[in-house]
Amino acid sequence: MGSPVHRVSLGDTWSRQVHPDIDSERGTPPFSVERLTNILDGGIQNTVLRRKVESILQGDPVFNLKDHYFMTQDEQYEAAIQKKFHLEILARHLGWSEGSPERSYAERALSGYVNLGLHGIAMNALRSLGSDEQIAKWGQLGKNFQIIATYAQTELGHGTNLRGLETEATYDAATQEFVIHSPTMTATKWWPGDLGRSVTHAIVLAQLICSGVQHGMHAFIVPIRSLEDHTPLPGITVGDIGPKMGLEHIDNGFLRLNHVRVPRENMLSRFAEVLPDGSYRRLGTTQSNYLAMLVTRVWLLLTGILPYLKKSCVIAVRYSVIRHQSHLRPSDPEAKILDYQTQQQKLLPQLAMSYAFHFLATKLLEFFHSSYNAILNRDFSLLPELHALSAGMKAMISDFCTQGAEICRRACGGHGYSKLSGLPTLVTQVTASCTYEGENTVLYLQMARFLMKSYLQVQVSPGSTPQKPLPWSVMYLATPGPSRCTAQTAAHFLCPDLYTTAWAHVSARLIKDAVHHTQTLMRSGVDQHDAWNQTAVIHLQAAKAHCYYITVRSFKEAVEKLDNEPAIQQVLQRLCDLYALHGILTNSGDFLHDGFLSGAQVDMARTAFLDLLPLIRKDAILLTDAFDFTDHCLNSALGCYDGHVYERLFEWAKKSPANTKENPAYEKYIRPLLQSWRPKL
Ligand SMILES: CCCCCCCCCC(=O)SCCNC(=O)CCNC(=O)[C@H](O)C(C)(C)COP(=O)(O)OP(=O)(O)OC[C@H]1O[C@@H](n2cnc3c(N)ncnc32)[C@H](O)[C@@H]1OP(=O)(O)O
Ligand SMILES: Cc1cc2nc3c(=O)[nH]c(=O)nc-3n(C[C@H](O)[C@H](O)[C@H](O)COP(=O)(O)OP(=O)(O)OC[C@H]3O[C@@H](n4cnc5c(N)ncnc54)[C@H](O)[C@@H]3O)c2cc1C
Repeated sequence: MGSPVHRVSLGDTWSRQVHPDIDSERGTPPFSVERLTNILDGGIQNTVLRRKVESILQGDPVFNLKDHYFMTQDEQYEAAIQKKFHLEILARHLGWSEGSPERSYAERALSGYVNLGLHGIAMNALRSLGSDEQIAKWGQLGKNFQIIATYAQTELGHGTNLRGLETEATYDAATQEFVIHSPTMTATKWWPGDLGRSVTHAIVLAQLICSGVQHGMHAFIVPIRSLEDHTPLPGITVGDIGPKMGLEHIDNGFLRLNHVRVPRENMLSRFAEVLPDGSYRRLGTTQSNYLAMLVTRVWLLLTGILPYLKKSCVIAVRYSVIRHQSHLRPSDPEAKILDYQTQQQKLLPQLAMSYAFHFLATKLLEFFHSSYNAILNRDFSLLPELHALSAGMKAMISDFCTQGAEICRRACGGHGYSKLSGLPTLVTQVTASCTYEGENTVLYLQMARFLMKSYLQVQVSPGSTPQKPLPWSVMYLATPGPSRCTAQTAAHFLCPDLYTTAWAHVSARLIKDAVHHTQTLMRSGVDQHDAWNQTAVIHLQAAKAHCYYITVRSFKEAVEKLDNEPAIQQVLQRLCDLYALHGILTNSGDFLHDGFLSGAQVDMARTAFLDLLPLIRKDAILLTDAFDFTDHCLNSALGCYDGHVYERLFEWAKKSPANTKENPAYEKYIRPLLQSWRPKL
């Protein structure tokens, strides 16, 4: 167990004692929660370091989050900037270097409460797309916050279709400058984070034009605000895009450029360069300048998307053992709502998914680290698979995390609708991730395109090994499994090989179906692009099944590696089973379609699923504790470690400005209205 001081951090009077309803859930743990935390952290030393960082932040009044939910948008923005810069100063003082684990732990603890996150994304873009000299120069300026940058790609008229971006960068050989220009209203950059009021520079993605020839999207470093007084520089129109669904602390902005000149050296030139005379040299592929997006997609999974689901699970599960409502049997006391099967069916698959995605994202990150340097050195052999996986996994993880966070919110009944629960903020924040860094449908279709190509590669040499080896993630397409599931009892569905094979079968069948539909249309004379569009829904379904299969497989493999931790292995095995079976049951039509599963087998899978619920339920609090989020970081009246939900909710509500300030509407409207009736009463 972590130290109670670390967990019970809010310092409220009642927090010194843990509520008996949650305390009893932690009574005799069948596995070491602490050890599971270490595994999730990637080692005990990481847990120790993370907690040290969190303790430092919790002790600092600038990082206090208590009034957050009562702040206006403007106040949230200012508080987020204050925290960001305070963190920066603290990090320098403590020697937490850029990219150090301490920095990422600090970001984890303060996620959702600091802004200028796009500065990090812009710096990653610089490191991916810049030459060594450019990285040395601009990286140093960025590191010291001598400049503050954003990544400005999306325009009012185009976000997905990058070839449709209208911002122009026209090379002027006479002055050796690029003229960056927004030729139309729809060319206005729209959405970049921190652009509205904060940044001094933008990495602007624009169509490069040299000697009248267009060369596609390239990245340019463009100063936009004065480093003296922060006013927009000549030719720049910049501002905030207005209120959004959430993320109030971030100033997403617009940017219009009117023939703004930047030196030739400001084009990021790892993969392409423009020589002084205006001749263009491509050093990579046409998609090389998309690398910055790929990097961000992978990075976001573990740090920017999954934590929203994990936190939602912690809050909803903890609340569900404190909340009593109605009776399981008339003579019993009121039941904890987590004891209702339907509540378990809502929350436990979300918990299982949090673990599944944790291991998946970790594996993807490992793959990314092992291929990124090769890509930077212009070996693009692993890029298609990395692109497909990062696109598909980003789409799946953000989709499911968004659905899951909302399920958790609704599972908390009325209190889940209160911002003080923390859940509405988590839901609106994670919802944004379905759109930013690539709209999810579009990203799934990128995965589908890769699957179609891989499938066709197998078909070239059916039965034999393909001439070009298949990438690891699609290797299963070359080795068809059984056409019928062999399960004869519910218990058989608790066999990881059985359900992994089932998922492989469904995924492979859907991919095959999608390709055959496309090919049939093409054979009937439909043009290739129309055929793709007319089968896109089927391809989308195939891509989703493939992503699910990969997740099941990576979870299974992660659990297998825990042989020396039998107790933890057992509890994670149950989560893995639940994740796989939940997917089978919610997509049962796909498994029944070709008779791979019979109706009777679906019933068996359902029995296995339902039998798992009470087993996981008894460990649910421990499994959420293992994520080791501090109360400070959760900032939830419902989700604190000590379980004192009602006291905290009441205490926090009393602090609302609505209760501490005079009601201006009373004098203006309520009183006159009430008094207008008085003579008649
Ligand atoms: C707390 C808050 C924190 C907030 C942080 C938020 C940060 C948000 C920052 C942003 O949102 S920045 C803006 C992000 N924008 C996007 O992600 C735009 C999405 N669009 C795309 O990624 C591409 O345009 C898209 C892949 C959809 C299509 O591009 P194309 O039309 O040029 O590609 P096409 O589909 O024709 O594919 C051509 C080839 O390129 C390949 N390709 C596409 N993208 C690639 C890529 N990234 N890397 C490698 N290859 C790629 C693709 O697989 C294919 O290979 P094959 O020809 O071999 O089949
Ligand atoms: C909170 C937030 C922060 C952001 N931050 C940044 C940032 O810092 N920098 C930046 O540059 N951008 C940023 N963006 C922009 C974001 O990256 C884009 O909004 C995103 O890439 C989607 O593009 P779009 O808005 O053009 O959507 P569209 O592409 O117009 O999508 C609209 C609909 O059309 C469908 N569609 C589009 N194309 C296709 C297709 N080819 N096939 C099938 N369906 C299609 C989509 O599936 C979707 O249903 C941010 C956005 C948000 C919401």
